[in-house]
Amino acid sequence: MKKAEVAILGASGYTGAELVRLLVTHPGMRIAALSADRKAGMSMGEVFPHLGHLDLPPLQRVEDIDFSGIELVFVALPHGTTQEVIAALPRHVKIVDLSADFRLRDPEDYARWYGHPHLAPELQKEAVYGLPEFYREQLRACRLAAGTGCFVATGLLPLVPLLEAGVIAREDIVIDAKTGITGAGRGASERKLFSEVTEGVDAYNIARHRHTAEFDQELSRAAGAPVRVTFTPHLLPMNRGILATIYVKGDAREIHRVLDERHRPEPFVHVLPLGAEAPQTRHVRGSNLCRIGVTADRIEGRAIIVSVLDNLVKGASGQAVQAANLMLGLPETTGLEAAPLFP
Ligand SMILES: NC(=O)C1=CN([C@@H]2O[C@H](COP(=O)(O)OP(=O)(O)OC[C@H]3O[C@@H](n4cnc5c(N)ncnc54)[C@H](OP(=O)(O)O)[C@@H]3O)[C@@H](O)[C@H]2O)C=CC1
Ligand SMILES: CC(=O)N[C@@H](CCC(=O)OP(=O)(O)O)C(=O)O
Repeated sequence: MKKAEVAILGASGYTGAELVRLLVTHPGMRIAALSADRKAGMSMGEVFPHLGHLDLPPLQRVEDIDFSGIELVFVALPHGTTQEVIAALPRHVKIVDLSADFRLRDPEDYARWYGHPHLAPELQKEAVYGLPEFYREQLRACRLAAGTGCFVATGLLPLVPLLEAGVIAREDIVIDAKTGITGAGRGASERKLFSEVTEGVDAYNIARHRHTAEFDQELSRAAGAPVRVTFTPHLLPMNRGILATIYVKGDAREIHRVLDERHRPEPFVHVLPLGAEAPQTRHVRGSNLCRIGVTADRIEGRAIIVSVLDNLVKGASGQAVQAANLMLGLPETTGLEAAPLFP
């Protein structure tokens, strides 16, 4: 198989390193360039010793990369800085963006949730929302894919089919989500100190987390009518993983039937038997899988859904490789079939 030449911008970050891990054995893509900011000039092995045995290009500044032979670029940069970088890329390159910059279709929504006007509104119009399970055909044909937020992927995989089928109420959807610390990236901050994360749990950005806008956008589209969710993220002392406990109004049997039918052909979504023991973050660690469990609540007419994924894989870099496979005309599962790492 002739390999497509790809670049990873932001390779010295967590999702960048995860992209490298997934792509070094990918039979259809070859890493031709890597970028960093503060760490430009270093080798990947100096930044990430666990990748030090690999033959990888040096970390360069974005502006020093020669994009002429590059077919696809993964952009793993902080949101806000990404849109100008992407706007400056040559038109021949396809782009999979992992940041939040191109996810919200309405520029006013973007300005409201991100606090400044979008700097590349024309490009935003051509972006396709990057979750392959719901945008597969559009991704095959697009130039720019906007990867889903990690919490949002965890919630959309169960909720979109249910709203499309009309088996849950549009009102009163509550998404209570727990995340590991790698979700916040590798940059240093007080919030991420061991002493401030270990031996505790905290709820943050209550009723104002920016992923709420993404949930509302995609769930309203699925329902064909406005949906507004309650979403509360929590930070737990673990490295990887997201677990969302989702409370909905609807019949658990119907909910399970719809999810089982809809996701049965999906290679990366695994719906457990109704009422089975709930999936755990350690059942998906290091894999591109999302596992979903459904249980009837003791209160009639309510159901509890538990959805788990690895934020760095299905929540970011694995999802990005899945989208890139589609954009490059490769089998969608290429390079993504590794089983989870347990325990
Ligand atoms: N972590 C996760 O679980 C998820 C992350 N995402 C999104 O993916 C993107 C990357 O996340 P993550 O890997 O965690 O972030 P990190 O903070 O770990 O890495 C950020 C990367 O961007 C580089 N960088 C920072 N500022 C600039 C700049 N001004 N110009 C050029 N390069 C810059 C850094 O270089 P250097 O280190 O050399 O300074 C580093 O390589 C973010 O937008 C994030 O929101 C999406 C889903 C999940
Ligand atoms: C622990 C932690 O801080 N998590 C991040 C998740 C960010 C993420 O991955 O989503 P984006 O791609 O939209 O940045 C947060 O809550 O903002």
